[in-house]
Amino acid sequence: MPADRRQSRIAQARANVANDGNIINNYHIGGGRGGAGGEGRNGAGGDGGQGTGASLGVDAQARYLSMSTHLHFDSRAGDSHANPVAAPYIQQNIHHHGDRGRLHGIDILHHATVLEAIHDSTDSFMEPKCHPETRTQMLQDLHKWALDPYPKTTILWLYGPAGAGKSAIMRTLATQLHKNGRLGGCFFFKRGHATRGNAKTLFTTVAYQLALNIERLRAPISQVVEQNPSIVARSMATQMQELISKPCRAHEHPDPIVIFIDGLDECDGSSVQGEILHTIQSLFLNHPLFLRFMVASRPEPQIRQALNSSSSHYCSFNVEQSFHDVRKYLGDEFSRIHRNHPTMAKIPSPWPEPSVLEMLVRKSSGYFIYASTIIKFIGDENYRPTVRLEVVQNTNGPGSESAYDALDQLYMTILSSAPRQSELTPILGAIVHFRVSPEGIDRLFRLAQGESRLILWGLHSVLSIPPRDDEIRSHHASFLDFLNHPDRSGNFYVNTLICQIGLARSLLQYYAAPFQRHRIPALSNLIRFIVSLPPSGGAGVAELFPLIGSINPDHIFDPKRYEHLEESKSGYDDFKSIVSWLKSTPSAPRDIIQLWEDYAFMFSIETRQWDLFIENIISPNPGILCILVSMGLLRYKLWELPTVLDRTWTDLRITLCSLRPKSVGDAHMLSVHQPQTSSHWNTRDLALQLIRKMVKNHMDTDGGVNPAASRDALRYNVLWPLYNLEQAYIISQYYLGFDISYLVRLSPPCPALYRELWSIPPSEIWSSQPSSHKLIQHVSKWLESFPDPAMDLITF
Ligand SMILES: Nc1ncnc2c1ncn2[C@@H]1O[C@H](COP(=O)(O)OP(=O)(O)OP(=O)(O)O)[C@@H](O)[C@H]1O
Repeated sequence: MPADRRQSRIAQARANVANDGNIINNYHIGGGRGGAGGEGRNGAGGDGGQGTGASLGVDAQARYLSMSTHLHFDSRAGDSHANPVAAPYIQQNIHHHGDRGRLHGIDILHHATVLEAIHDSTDSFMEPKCHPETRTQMLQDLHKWALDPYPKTTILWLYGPAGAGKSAIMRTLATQLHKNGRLGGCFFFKRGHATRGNAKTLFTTVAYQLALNIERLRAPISQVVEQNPSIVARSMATQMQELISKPCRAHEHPDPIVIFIDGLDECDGSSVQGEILHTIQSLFLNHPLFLRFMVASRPEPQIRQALNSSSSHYCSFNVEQSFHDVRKYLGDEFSRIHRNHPTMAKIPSPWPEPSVLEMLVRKSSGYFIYASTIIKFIGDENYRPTVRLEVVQNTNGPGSESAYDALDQLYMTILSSAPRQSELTPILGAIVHFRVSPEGIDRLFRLAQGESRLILWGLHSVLSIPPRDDEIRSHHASFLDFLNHPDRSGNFYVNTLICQIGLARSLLQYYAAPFQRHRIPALSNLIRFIVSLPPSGGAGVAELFPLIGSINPDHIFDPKRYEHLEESKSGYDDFKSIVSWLKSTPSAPRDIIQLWEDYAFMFSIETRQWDLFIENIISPNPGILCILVSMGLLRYKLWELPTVLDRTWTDLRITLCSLRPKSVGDAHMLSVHQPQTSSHWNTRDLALQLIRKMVKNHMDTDGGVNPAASRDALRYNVLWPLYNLEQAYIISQYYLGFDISYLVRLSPPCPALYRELWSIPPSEIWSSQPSSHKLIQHVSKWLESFPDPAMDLITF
């Protein structure tokens, strides 16, 4: 049953992140080993993650190791088949040297080695490797770096999102370099694994492999351990120094030798991860050495920080998406299934059809985890591949959740290990439904600045979280599918009605507040989101009505929303859709519906129906004419009118909507007649109003010294944030100058207006050249229209 499945998956994910050292991470295809204790290869094996000596004091451990060395020596041959790396060397020494004493060091080291962490350990056939002809360029580039005798940096960080294919690349490359004799050693971490999930034996495992792989290092490394067996339980820094640095410096190798550390983020403890990096970096400080370290991890911020905090340089390599490689992999794997599966004999080629293959490639987002998950599902011998392919194609259909078991386990484990889960789901909802930046999320949920980055700290492997105020994206489309599917994402499902209402409420509260130009979901997207809520959503939906009624019209008529024609069309659709959604919602209050119908009408004036309007007004009152002149003649945007005309939105709405036809967009319903002759007088009145405004701005700001006192300046500053307040003030006065000049020119001769013009301070006239030029030009022309023009004055 889906509910059961969900619960068990959640429980499993929880168990995976439980901090008890016994956790399992089995999303890797083929399942993981690990689990409680018993897998441990080293001396203290089976103790649930306590590698050699972790629980013993150093001296006690040294004694223990020394004892176990003797005990184990005689059983070496029996043990060697489980240790393919060590066996040849040990047997060779037994037969040819017959000198048991010389084996002590390496034998002790062997006990402090996690053989499972090596690239070709016995169970590594289950671990990911690159499919033939995939990642070819990347492998070539990495190969080149690894073997470059004079690389710019000796540490390479290979990073990429969860399931990108880092481990596959590391294992494939390690195998190649091993063949060339250039592999120093490897450690493949595995989250939650008893011995591979921590760093207790990291450097002893590496030193052990160095001793086996590089002949000239065998004796020196062995001697170090022999002389000081407690070294296997010493700090990372000491082990690095004694087991790796000193022997390597004393016995230089002519060719570069590479050490691979994969899945650093899977090593228990972020401070330990940092310590590993610092230990590696310290190896190279001021000393060139033939060793190279290739470290792979998810792009976790703490790892990036640790790398950047040292003066030692590193280069980084991003495991990017590759649609081409995924296509190749899927194509080959489908052919294999088609060829080998007993039920496929009669299915014509190509199977699946190219369009289906392409769809799957697209859904993979160019990463392998999705591709390998569905191949495992479709290729299952117990089912018909054709049926299973249909299940995969129909993402929301029955049984589809089981298609993504491995993928879902991966996502569950990542989400379940995030520290502040109750705060996570609403944020994930915002990411799924809107294009939001971390800063937008802070504003939206009223979090302290930077808080959402902290909440999302553990999700860098599934989300691309940009360093600046930019949009958060999912690395895989499949992660968004997962969050949108209740049976897959369980508690993290983002589309419960409660989550949706909560998200809508936060957004509406943001839009009810004073206008700010910030990167947060666009109002159109919010409207689309709201109208997608079920009208029968009961009390939850009803709770939104007052908020829908209090959206600040500054946002609604923000000109950025409809800069382009298509936007204005879709803006108009927004109004229509919200009005019809409100009407279809049984409990929607009448006045909210009316309000949005009014907004729709105002928007139609703003964007489409202006010309029709001015010709047809029968008996406009001065209020209406003032608005119409401002919008039509002076080209003010509706958005600017509250400031320009000193009117409230409610006032503007009531005035404008007194002309509203019975149904929006129906021109024939307008109350119409020819324009009145008094419009000249209105241009004069408006000119007077604007002159006073200009003068008032001047006085309020102490002659421009204090631009923050000008409402116009503040507004322009919001509209064009590139300008500072002082510039915004100058611009606002500049535009006023332009408008006044046109209005004066259109006005009949009028002594009052003439006198008012003299009240404009000369500094305002001269501060903006082009508009002052226009003003002077138009005023002198206007003076000529006086019945008895004073030529002296005009000349002046
Ligand atoms: N080049 C490839 N060819 C075929 N399969 C691949 C390739 N790369 C990755 N895969 C498959 O994709 C899955 C994820 O790969 P892998 O474990 O290497 O990713 P990762 O980046 O190391 O993931 P994580 O960050 O979770 O450790 C595995 O099942 C692996 O077999």
